[in-house]
Amino acid sequence: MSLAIDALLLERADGVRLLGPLSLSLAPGDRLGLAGESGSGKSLLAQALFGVLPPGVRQAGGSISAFGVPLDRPGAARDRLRGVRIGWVPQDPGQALNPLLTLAQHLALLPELHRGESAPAALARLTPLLEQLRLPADPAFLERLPHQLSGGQRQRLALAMALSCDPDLLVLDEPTTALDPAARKAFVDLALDLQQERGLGFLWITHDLALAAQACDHLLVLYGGEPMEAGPVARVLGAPRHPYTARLVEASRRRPSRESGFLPAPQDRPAGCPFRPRCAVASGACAAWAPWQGTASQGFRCEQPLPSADWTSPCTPCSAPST
Ligand SMILES: Nc1ncnc2c1ncn2[C@@H]1O[C@H](COP(=O)(O)OP(=O)(O)OP(=O)(O)O)[C@@H](O)[C@H]1O
Repeated sequence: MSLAIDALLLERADGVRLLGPLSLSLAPGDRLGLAGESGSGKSLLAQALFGVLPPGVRQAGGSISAFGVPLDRPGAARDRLRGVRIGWVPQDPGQALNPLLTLAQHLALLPELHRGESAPAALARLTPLLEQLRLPADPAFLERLPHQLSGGQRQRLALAMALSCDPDLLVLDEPTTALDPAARKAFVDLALDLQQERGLGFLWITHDLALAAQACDHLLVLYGGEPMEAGPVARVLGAPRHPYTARLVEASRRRPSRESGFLPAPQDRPAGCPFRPRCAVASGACAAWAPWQGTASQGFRCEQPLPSADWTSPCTPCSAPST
């Protein structure tokens, strides 16, 4: 398996659990979505994958590897993979762009570092990609600084950088949050075209179920850092087994619910299922976390699962992708 995350556990420095144990795998061609509301641990997972956890967060267990190379330990082999065989499109392109470097310098950065390519050679090789991404490849445009681009152009530049060394896998961390609906749609369509053309595997982090339904084949739902449910996106959204997934689907359709409240802070999460205080069907048994049923890519974890239902009907989260 190209990317393998096995029982990954992330904690704060004071021992409070933030994510996991979480297992997943990703191969070229796979289109996996990771959904969950704010604070569920999506960005921490992306940061762990690239070995850039923020201060105050540590890996307390498990392992992450890609193409047989550990990604959770520093080393030359890891450095040869990151940005090369695995690209990262961050939520905020400001994280990836240096305000003092021109577009040309940004685009040539990884090819120069990892492929030993000269800047002109890299730019010549990347010109068709820029055209596909609707970024002008003329010298005047390439001499611009990031602040001289629109938000959509900055995000497409971040995608071009992530693809600049022809990766096999891509991690997209809510890449369209800051874009208007038209730019969002254009970005998603482009990313899907490129995925298909290049046979890329991607992990698309989103809180937008409509986008997940459009872009992904499989979906993993996180809540409070815990995997709740996983499986083919049509099954997970069309016939959820975990009440939290069902609530996410209802919320995406803007439907009212008996459930209220917010994800508690990590130190305030209850024992057992973290969704228990908000769950309409929780019972005393939910104070003990049910074992995960199924495989890492297809299963759920719940003491009071919703009945299994026919999921061949199309799932219909709200129609306009927003992330
Ligand atoms: N540096 C840090 N120190 C301590 N806790 C942190 C740190 N960074 C993140 N956390 C906590 O880890 C949890 C998961 O955060 P994360 O940013 O991964 O959430 P997310 O699902 O990506 O949210 P969003 O959708 O808002 O980006 C949150 O409770 C957050 O407060």
